[in-house]
Amino acid sequence: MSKPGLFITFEGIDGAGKSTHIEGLATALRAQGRTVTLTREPGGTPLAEKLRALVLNDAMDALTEALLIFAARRDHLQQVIEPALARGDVVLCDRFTDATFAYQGGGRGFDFAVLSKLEQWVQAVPGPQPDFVRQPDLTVWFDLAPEIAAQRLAGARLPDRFEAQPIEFFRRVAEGYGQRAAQAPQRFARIDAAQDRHKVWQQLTSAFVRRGWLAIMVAPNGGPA
Ligand SMILES: Nc1ncnc2c1ncn2[C@@H]1O[C@H](COP(=O)(O)OP(=O)(O)OP(=O)(O)O)[C@@H](O)[C@H]1O
Ligand SMILES: Cc1cn([C@H]2C[C@H](O)[C@@H](COP(=O)(O)O)O2)c(=O)[nH]c1=O
Repeated sequence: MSKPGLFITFEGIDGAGKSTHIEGLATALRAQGRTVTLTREPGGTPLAEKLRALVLNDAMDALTEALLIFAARRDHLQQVIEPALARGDVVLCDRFTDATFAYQGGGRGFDFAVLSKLEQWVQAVPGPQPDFVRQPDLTVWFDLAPEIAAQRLAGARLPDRFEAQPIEFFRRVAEGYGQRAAQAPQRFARIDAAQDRHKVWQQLTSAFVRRGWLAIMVAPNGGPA
């Protein structure tokens, strides 16, 4: 019998180190027989990628930003995430709705109640119960002090609308992630992202081994750690 799909999201402030490990994790899961769909938000479909370019680069108010992000999310869920989960894939998604609560809610100060309403509408999909709202099975939270993230990103690339924000913005975003994690502690695996890459990788794979989703500790190339 094929395994059920798994929806895993990766969160953290810009520069926390998510992208450094997601590909390696996909390789490790594939080496153990899983089919992996690797995707990201905002984005993941042709339409959502167009919305991503607008959100990351064009000036807009906080409501417009939140609506575009949720519109992109709806298309992404319908076109990519739900079909992949129905096939039994492991979906590894670089950011999802926790980012909206952290960035738009915490960072921009946008109304959390409106975000919650949008979350309920947008993530309502056919499921085991009539009022099913899709949520990740696991959210890996790369927790890193904004000062360290800023040092890691300094001069690395041309900053987008979010990366160009002052450090206070990222303090609020980090706090937003902390609040979301406190509200659903069983869904979150917190990673101390200030450690070196190898130790971060070990924390990440341990979270999967603990849940029985990886059989052994593996190195980023899929071999033994
Ligand atoms: N544990 C680590 N120690 C030191 N530097 C790191 C570590 N992990 C990643 N880096 C470096 O920090 C920078 C940001 O990492 P990465 O791109 O993986 O972050 P990210 O969370 O994906 O950021 P964003 O969400 O903004 O794309 C990169 O230059 C990367 O090489
Ligand atoms: C999903 C989501 C993302 N954002 C912000 C966070 C980042 O600054 C960018 C995406 O860039 P990345 O390099 O791919 O991480 O978008 C947001 O503000 N709200 C969201 O819901």
